[in-house]
Amino acid sequence: MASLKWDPNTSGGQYLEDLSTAYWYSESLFTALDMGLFELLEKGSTPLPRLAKALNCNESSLSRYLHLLKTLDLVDCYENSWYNTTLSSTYLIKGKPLYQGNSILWRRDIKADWDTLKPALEAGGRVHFPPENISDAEMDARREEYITAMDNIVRLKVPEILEFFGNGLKTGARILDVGAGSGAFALGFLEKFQDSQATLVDIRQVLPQTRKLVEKSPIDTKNRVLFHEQNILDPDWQLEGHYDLVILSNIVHAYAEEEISGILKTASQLLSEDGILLIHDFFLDHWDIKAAFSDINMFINTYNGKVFNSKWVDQTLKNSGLSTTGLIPLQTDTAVIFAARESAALDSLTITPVQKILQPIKAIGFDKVMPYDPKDVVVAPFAKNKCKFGCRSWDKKHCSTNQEMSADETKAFVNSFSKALLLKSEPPTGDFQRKALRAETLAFKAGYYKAFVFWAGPCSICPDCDLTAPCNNHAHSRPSMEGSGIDVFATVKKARESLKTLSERGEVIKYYALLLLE
Ligand SMILES: C[S@@+](CC[C@H](N)C(=O)[O-])C[C@H]1O[C@@H](n2cnc3c(N)ncnc32)[C@H](O)[C@@H]1O
Repeated sequence: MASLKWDPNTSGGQYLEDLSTAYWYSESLFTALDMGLFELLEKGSTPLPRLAKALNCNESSLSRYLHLLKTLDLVDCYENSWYNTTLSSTYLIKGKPLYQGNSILWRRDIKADWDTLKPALEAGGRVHFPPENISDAEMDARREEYITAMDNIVRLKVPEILEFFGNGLKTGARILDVGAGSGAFALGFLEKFQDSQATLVDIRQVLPQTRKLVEKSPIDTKNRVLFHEQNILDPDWQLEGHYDLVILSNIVHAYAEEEISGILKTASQLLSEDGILLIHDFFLDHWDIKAAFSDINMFINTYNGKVFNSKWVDQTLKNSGLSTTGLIPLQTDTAVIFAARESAALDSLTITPVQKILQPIKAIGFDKVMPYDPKDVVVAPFAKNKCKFGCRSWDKKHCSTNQEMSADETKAFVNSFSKALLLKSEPPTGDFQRKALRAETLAFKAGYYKAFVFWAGPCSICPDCDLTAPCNNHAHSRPSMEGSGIDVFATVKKARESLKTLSERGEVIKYYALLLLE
């Protein structure tokens, strides 16, 4: 599948075609799930005629559809028998721990809301509401679908988030899960920290569903879970004592600034002296396309929900007297921010220095900041020669830094680092290089004392550089990747980035820098 984030070095027309047919992807998935195809294949690989009979489908039509699903990696075929791929077997079979079916079909069910985007934009808010005559039973069923959809998603996130608690929680820790939904978030902690206990807060209409799901859970929750009915928009949540961990997962996007400031303030008051507030959510400055979609999803579907920039959330937490970690990206479309009354409490979390600097470096103004293994850097003999024989700047002052390391020295130097970040941005060259230097300084201050950046292009950091005079700013000059012998095309390809040779003036130029860390 072509990427749904446009790469300016690829065809714009193809990108638009892919955008307009994006719903073909979802429809194909919805239909297979609805038909129970994956459940059927999970019983064993099945020849087409048997499959067509079981699904009540025309054999040749089904064969074409299966071919499509094969291209989507959802099924596979061997000797005319069809079977589930590992992907489908892991995520699309009811009862499996990572089952995503409820979440996927919930997405299908909110399609009708998306049809109201234009009228909502004209009205300045939501225009699609449940019918007035909807019965309580139907509303309950709908809430259950929603809560189980949230449950599917949060189960994917919890294992990664638990890793931040590698040093454990204190004995007998009290956990408060605010807007708990299915309770899956808190249950993940109860499973890992056997002597902890949790209070699950939600509204009156949802709490019975929460209780039902928690009671079904295989985790030992006996005497460890309290259910607390509370509207968290009230300033007092009627809770006794303080909590060692307060969780707000997918709550910050549920309301606008005023309500969220109030919720964060109340949550912060419930923290114990060394307690930790965990915010898990979408942020506009993490996984930007999905965050922007989620923002519009909130706009269409809620009274005033919205997705925030992490900076706003961070500042609001600080306004409540808390110290924060800033945004820590997850490997998927959401991120976390941790906060505490005392900054020392945050030291108990297992956050790697790289995780801490990813967002601050991106905030310098890079489009992308990608962890990169220095062993993947490709040094090739052609690169230096391409500079030497193909560029007017080779023997000029602003490329002199490139001559200070031979290709072999570059290779040995890069290999002496165990970590790196690939930074992506665009011209002007001087701006890009100044940003690269700021990234290097930020990494240095974060403790990476050997931090070193290779940038792109001839040195352009001094806007008024006299090319005929000796350099008086050598401290700020760095070699370029290409001028040091690095094959930039091959190197970025290993991070699934693409570069192509430009054929016309005005084509978009991409710049990459390599920030080595140790
Ligand atoms: C998007 S779900 C998140 C559920 C869960 N925390 C998760 O991450 O899966 C939002 C939850 O907040 C609850 N909620 C929304 N507004 C609330 C309010 N004013 N008071 C209490 N709970 C609320 C909803 O009922 C729902 O269970």
